[in-house]
Amino acid sequence: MRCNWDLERLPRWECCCLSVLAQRAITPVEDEKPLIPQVETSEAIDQVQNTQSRGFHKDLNLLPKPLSATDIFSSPRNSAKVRVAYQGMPGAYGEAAALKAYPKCETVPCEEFEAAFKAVELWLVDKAVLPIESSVGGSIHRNYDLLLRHRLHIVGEVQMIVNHCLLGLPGVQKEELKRVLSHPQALDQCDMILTKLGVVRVSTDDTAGAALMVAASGERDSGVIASDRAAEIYGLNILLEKIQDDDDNITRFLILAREPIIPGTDRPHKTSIVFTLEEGPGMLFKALAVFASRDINLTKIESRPQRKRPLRVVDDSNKGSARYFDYLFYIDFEASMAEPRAQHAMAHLQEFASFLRVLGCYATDSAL
Ligand SMILES: O=C(O)C(=O)Cc1ccccc1
Repeated sequence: MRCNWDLERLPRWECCCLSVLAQRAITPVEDEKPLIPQVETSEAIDQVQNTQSRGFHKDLNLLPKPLSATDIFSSPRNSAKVRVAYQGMPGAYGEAAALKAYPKCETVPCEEFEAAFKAVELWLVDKAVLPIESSVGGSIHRNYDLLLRHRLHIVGEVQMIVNHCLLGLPGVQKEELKRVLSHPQALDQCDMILTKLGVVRVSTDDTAGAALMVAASGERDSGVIASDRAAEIYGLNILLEKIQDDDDNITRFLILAREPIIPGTDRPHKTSIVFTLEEGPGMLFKALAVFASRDINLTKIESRPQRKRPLRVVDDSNKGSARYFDYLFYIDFEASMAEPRAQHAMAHLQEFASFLRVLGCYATDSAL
């Protein structure tokens, strides 16, 4: 029996209205050349520059400009390369994940995750990469919500060992640092070294963006946690390497596309689904049993409150009604949708799930 992939019974959730989106002068990072300090930067950076010594070591203007959800797009497609959007500036870990999945791809930086999703939806790029969980910090909840709000398909996963470096301007010693800038996840993952250094932690949108800020400001008492590639791009020195608390610091990224891939059985596959359950005793137990009874291993289960219908009245007797949150359950299981056991499991789950969507079926990746 073939399983119907369009399993939803709930109305589509409204997507945010995309009025505007743009791509500005996107240049592959590989083409960058170091250059003479002659830079026009954003207002904020200009202000810092006026009060600080100039600290440019590379021409930051040559970097691709991130897509923003509030820009207008107009750019012809002139490349046969796969174009992959990621959140952050060149040198961010999302870019490394894109290059692991598609080594010859053209990477396209985006200001926000939302912009990366919209870039795929509007055919500005072919794919987007999205961090979904880390071995240290757990699930990235906002990105689970984005997966549901948008109609993209998961076509791959990338597991990456993230080795954080402490960066500073050339000539700066780590003892001189008063503050360290980075993405909140990177700051959390390097808690021990930051505590030891006694520095103030400053959150930024992404790790490479932090490197750009310090390079642009020339602030000698500011350090950055970012990749070695960010150090190279922004002309910063690596003061310390592998500074994460946990050696096995793995982040899992998802690759998203407009169309699903045709699942194979030639190599190990995973399938990601999201569903809601009717109220009743043991419903989650029943849902999990559809996998257990077919010997299908689960690799992830995550629950998120359903924001459009957060409360449910389960008892409207005179005594007052009990109210509970409605939950969405996200599950990843180790089977391909090309396998009958996975199709049967979905058909079975559909019998008592009030909503079920297959987010994607894709080849399993390892961090090595
Ligand atoms: O900021 C980045 O570079 C990201 O891609 C997000 C992130 C931050 C820390 C670990 C993994 C991913």
